[in-house]
Amino acid sequence: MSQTTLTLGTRGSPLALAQARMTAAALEQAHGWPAGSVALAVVKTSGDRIQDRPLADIGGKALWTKELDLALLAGETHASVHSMKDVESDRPDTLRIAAMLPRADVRDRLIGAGSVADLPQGAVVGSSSPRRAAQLRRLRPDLNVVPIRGNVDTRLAKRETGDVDATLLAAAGLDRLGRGDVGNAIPLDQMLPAPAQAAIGIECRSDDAATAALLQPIDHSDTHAAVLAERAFTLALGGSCHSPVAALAVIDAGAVDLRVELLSEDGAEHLTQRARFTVGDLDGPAALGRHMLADAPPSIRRLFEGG
Ligand SMILES: NCc1[nH]cc(CCC(=O)O)c1CC(=O)O
Repeated sequence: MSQTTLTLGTRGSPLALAQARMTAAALEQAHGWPAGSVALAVVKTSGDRIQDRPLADIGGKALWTKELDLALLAGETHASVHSMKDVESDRPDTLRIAAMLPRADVRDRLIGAGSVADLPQGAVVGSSSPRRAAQLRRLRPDLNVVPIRGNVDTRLAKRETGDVDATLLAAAGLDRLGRGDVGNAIPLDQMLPAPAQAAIGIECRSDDAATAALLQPIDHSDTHAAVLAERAFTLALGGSCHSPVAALAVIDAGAVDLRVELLSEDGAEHLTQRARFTVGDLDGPAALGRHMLADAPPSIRRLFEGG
């Protein structure tokens, strides 16, 4: 047995484990450590335990991180591996995202039809994401979007057994699970992703400079800068996971190209903006968020209040 150099906390879902293994392999490779030097500690989160209610109703994104944070702060792990999409924008000062892996395919995939336009009239689409539901309703007001929970395999099974006609999943998750064959990518001009979709973040204690230094070599700076811009925009909105918001930043010619969308629940109202910012400027994206919200119709603004 090789000696453990670092212990990474992870959730136990197949996707979380795949992402934690990718992170471990990236660290071993970057440092020339023997395979197995980076250990995984599986931590069960409230989000994993509670499967019968929509996440937005029972406490939101903190349910995916709380137990991982406690293990990290207690010194049981050196770092936690997260899907950045599931990490609230407002993190405790005691923790910091020290690295992000290169971002994967940011798009959503539709499973059950070749395209959104191809879905039959009145089709039942399973999604508990307020963003995906609102975006679908905007494109196709006839669709019946119903809640669906569970991990990727559970959701695919619910479609196969006919509980729903179609469902949506992030391309990144499907690809990382070796299910790149499943579904059809929805073009970005039809469906902009959730803020931080397809990005994996590795978080350590703010006071643990030694671990931060070990994580630094696997940090992908373009992904990190893009996701920070998306999160600055989202944080300024003050929303929650009830809030239909999409954001995608791309580093282009040395600048951040940020596209964003806010929607009403029924998709009847939607606001989009596209703006360029200097890399590392988080005040610009935040100001964009505040201004959009100030000008938004009440059907959108109320979804971001008290989040
Ligand atoms: N909310 C669950 C979740 N968190 C991250 C991913 C996919 C991978 C990613 O976006 O990084 C998924 C599943 C999905 O939305 O299809």
